[in-house]
Amino acid sequence: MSTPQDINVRQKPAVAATGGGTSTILATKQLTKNFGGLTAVDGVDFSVAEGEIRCLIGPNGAGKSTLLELITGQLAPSDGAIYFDGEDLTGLDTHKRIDTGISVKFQSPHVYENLTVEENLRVPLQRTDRDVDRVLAETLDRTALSEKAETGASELSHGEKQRLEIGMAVTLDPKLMLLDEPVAGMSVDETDDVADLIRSLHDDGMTFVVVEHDMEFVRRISERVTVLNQGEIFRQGPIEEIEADEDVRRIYLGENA
Ligand SMILES: Nc1ncnc2c1ncn2[C@@H]1O[C@H](COP(=O)(O)OP(=O)(O)OP(=O)(O)O)[C@@H](O)[C@H]1O
Repeated sequence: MSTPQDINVRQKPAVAATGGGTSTILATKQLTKNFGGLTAVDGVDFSVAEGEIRCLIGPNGAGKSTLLELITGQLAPSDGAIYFDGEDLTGLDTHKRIDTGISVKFQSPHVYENLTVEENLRVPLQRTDRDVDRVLAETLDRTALSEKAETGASELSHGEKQRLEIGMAVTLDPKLMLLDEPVAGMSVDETDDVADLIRSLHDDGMTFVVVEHDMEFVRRISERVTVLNQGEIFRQGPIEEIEADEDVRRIYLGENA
């Protein structure tokens, strides 16, 4: 088992693995999750550079959601380790991981239906000492929900709910945002709005790991893509290389391109 000294995530060799001059903010080392006899994540070394948008693609059951849940701490690994921003997260619970700067948004919206948009955005801010009025105004603007601030969340469209939930995560100013299928079930226009929101947060330096099946959306937001298959990293690289890779097309893209 590796110790934190074995891989300093802010230095080489993790930096070299990303191919850029920037530092690595997230690194998993031989991360493994067994469910009984099934190995859902199998010895995965996954690293993400600070400030990048990484998309995680792969067939159903490849282990994408399990990998996200291991990073957030909702699942405990069977083996391996997770390093984030210079810290070993492996033994920390989900709340402590959020305090280190990780936020997550799962596939279906988890907004409070009985509260307004603004009241929803206030919920995560209760546990911070951030300037609430300023953050609220910025977040409403950024998520294009300013005109809906007083609207009940139950009256929002699916796309607006997804943007609201991303906004709730953004109020905490995370360094890393994990998104599980953020545009599933969305119209083209709603998908465009989420892509714009992610790109604008990325322009401000936020790092993303996005699990997604919608390849058009992946093309719009991602520079580098990781392909998972049967719990292992199958390929990694720039989107153009991944889309041109015959083996990737065979196992996955044939159905999703
Ligand atoms: N709690 C669990 N108990 C048992 N098996 C599980 C559990 N969670 C996931 N699995 C299994 O682990 C494997 C990986 O599942 P996972 O949901 O991570 O895949 P995925 O790549 O996210 O798939 P999809 O694209 O369909 O969401 C699957 O075979 C799944 O059935």
